[in-house]
Amino acid sequence: MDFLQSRLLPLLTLLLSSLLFFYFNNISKPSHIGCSLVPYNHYWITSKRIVTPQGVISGAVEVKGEYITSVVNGEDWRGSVKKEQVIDHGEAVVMPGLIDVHAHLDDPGRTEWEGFPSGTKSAAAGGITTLIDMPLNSFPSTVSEETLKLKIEAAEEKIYIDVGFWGGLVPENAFNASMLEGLLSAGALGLKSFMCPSGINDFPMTNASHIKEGLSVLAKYKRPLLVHSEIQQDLESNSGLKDGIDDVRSYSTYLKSRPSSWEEAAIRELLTVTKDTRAGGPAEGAHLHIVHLSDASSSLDLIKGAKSSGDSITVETCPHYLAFSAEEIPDGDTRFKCAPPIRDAANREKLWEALLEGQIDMLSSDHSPSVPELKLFDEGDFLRAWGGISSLQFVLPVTWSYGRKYGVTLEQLVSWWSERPAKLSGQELKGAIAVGKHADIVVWEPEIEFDLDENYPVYHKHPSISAYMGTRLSGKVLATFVRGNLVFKEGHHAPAACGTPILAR
Ligand SMILES: NC(=O)N[C@H]1NC(=O)NC1=O
Ligand SMILES: [Zn+2]
Ligand SMILES: [Zn+2]
Repeated sequence: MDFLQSRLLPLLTLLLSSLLFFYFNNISKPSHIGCSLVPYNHYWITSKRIVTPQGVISGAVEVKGEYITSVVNGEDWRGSVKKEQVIDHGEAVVMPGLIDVHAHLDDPGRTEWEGFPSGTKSAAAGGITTLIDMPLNSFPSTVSEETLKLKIEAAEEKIYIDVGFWGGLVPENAFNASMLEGLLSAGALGLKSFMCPSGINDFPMTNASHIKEGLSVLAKYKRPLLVHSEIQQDLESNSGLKDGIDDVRSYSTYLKSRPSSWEEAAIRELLTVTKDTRAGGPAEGAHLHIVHLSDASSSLDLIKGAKSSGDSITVETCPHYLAFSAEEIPDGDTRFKCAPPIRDAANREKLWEALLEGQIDMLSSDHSPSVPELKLFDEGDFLRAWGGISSLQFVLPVTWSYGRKYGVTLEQLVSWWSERPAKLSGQELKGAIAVGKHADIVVWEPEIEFDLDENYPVYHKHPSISAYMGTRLSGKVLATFVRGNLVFKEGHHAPAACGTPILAR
């Protein structure tokens, strides 16, 4: 008995724990309970259309734990693979998950507008695997280390995909380097500021000197500043707007109230400080990113010029500027109200051209919902309604559906929605189907069409406020994987929210 206790028992325990260790690290290891809809942590995703940096291949992506461990062109992966470890997607497209660098999930503080659970469920259902949340529309705004902590706490166990956070650059912190450094050291991936009123009281606008200060701090951290680039201009007497007597239900009234000269003026002003970001300049290492460009004329020319002078600058536009045109927006339909506004069809054409030619670097949703009441549907008042488009779940099919007539390729989708957004947000492990990257993957069928009607499962908190409802789209998301977890499959989400908050180090 003594012998048993002193020698054999420890040995048996050791043997048993080794066996258990082996078992749980083996292919049969179940994923963390509820995080994934597949019961393995080692499997192969196969398809005839896998979009890799080397082109579209027919083959397999091997996933082990959170990572892609091999990408095989052809049939060579078959060898020792068990049937139950293969998730075959036939001819569906297997692509890196989308990275949305611009969304407002309004959590904490305005969860009645959206919130992390519904926002990230919508994102997962739309093939988005990473989202960077904006610092405003939540309450309080994310402008300090303390308020960033509140964001991170709010996200805990409530996010179905990975979520990073932009901090806010506002007059309160712009000249306070230690406050900005506190925010950046606590993990904000970069900063965001407005050059016009943001519509949110605790997020005031910044001018060029605030932005210059912000860039000098960001240079040290090698992180970007994202800017809402519109500066309010006095409306010229020839603007066509007549004080108070224009029809507030007419979209053209709103469009005239926010002309492209506002964007142009902001960008002109920004370029006086982006010079600092050039090699050898005082803010080398910082980067300026212009969000949601709508004006495809003078503003774009200015950006093109700055890029060729070596300024560290990029620009995004959003699917709504590529899908809609001012001419077709019905009277009183404030679902289409956003800032900067959707412009005419000729401008939309030029935006597509700029995107296809690479002058516009990437796309983002600028998903900016509110409660339906703030859209003032009864009055249909374009001047007073909340400005913001709800689109998170639809950005992939929208880009594809409206881009097909321009011959958009799968590789272009990946560049605009994954590769470049990964670079902007500093996510080296994301944005491509390649060995060593996170297994963040969307599987979708470009050829399947569907009607966005009341029968379609939309996970936004307020589906009715989306301007896409009632349209027919092409491109159905079948499955979404985040770091190896199958988080969405054909109308079902994983039971547990296992996305991680992404903090810059
Ligand atoms: N506060 C806020 O989300 N504003 C956004 N809405 C919009 O249409 N443009 C924006 O910048
Ligand atoms: Zn904006
Ligand atoms: Zn925004």
